[in-house]
Amino acid sequence: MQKKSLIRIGTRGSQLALAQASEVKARLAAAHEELRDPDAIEIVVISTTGDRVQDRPLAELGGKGLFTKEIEESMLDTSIDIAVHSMKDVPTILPDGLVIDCILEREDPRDAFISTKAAGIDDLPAGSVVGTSSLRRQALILSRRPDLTVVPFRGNVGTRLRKLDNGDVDATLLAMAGLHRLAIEPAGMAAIPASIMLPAVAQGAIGVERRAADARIAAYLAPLNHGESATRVTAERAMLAELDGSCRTPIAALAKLAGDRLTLYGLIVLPDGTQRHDVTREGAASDAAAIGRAAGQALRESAGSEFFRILESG
Ligand SMILES: NCc1[nH]cc(CCC(=O)O)c1CC(=O)O
Repeated sequence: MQKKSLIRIGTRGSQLALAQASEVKARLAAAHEELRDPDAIEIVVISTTGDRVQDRPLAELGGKGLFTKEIEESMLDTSIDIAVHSMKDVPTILPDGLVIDCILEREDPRDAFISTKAAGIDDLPAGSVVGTSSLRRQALILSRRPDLTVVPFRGNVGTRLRKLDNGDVDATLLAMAGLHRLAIEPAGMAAIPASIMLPAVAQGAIGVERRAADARIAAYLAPLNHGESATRVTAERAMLAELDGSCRTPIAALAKLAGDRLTLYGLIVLPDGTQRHDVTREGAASDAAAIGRAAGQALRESAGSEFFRILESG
């Protein structure tokens, strides 16, 4: 008879999601003797709306939590115990009864520029074509290089790199963290400095979600939480929450920590790159959430209602 596992991890089936779930499994086993038994932790693959819709840009689907809804339902009905997420894909408001209080040490938050034709965005020949379906990446590319053409680009990492090889586009952008976790280093890859392309909120951070009332699971997860990464993600997500009314907004944020001082850089930009607002806020790390909210409010004010009207009509 098969032994019942102690922890069931729910995850999407993409290679990146599976790599992240395996990482959490390995860290749990390293932290707890009883989880080293090969049957102690089970990985359960769950298909989400975001995985099933491959033919349209995600922003067009409009909804939040396209990669999380089905997984969260499985946690609430107790068919799984925890869910491993890229925090970048997790909506700021979680369903009642679920919490994320475990953030692993963050990977490189930056975007990768991938092209064999140029070393970076600034070096691309005029009129070059860049493939990305991220509104944020599109907007930031166009705000810096209005002469470039951005075309939608979906599919998993392998598919995108193949399209790049085929010459469908001159360059593409992906998260450094995803490439690292998959141990892929494409030819012509270079990290884009955050000063040129500010990352998405929480990019590079993995979070583990659980039932709020499940003290057994909370105790297992506690040693996996990385305090500094959690503080940075808290500030960035508080900024996002303040702006969330408009989920199609290209938003970017990155918090940095120096000792107990936190600096948060944030921006919002129109999808065509023609209008952009930046903010920097600094304060005590213990005020991470308040710093994030203040940054969000400042962006809301500097952008003004006209910015959001253009966005909504866009
Ligand atoms: N939206 C898909 C997604 N969600 C998280 C990552 C990368 C890993 C991370 O940010 O932690 C990616 C792929 C990408 O943007 O290249």
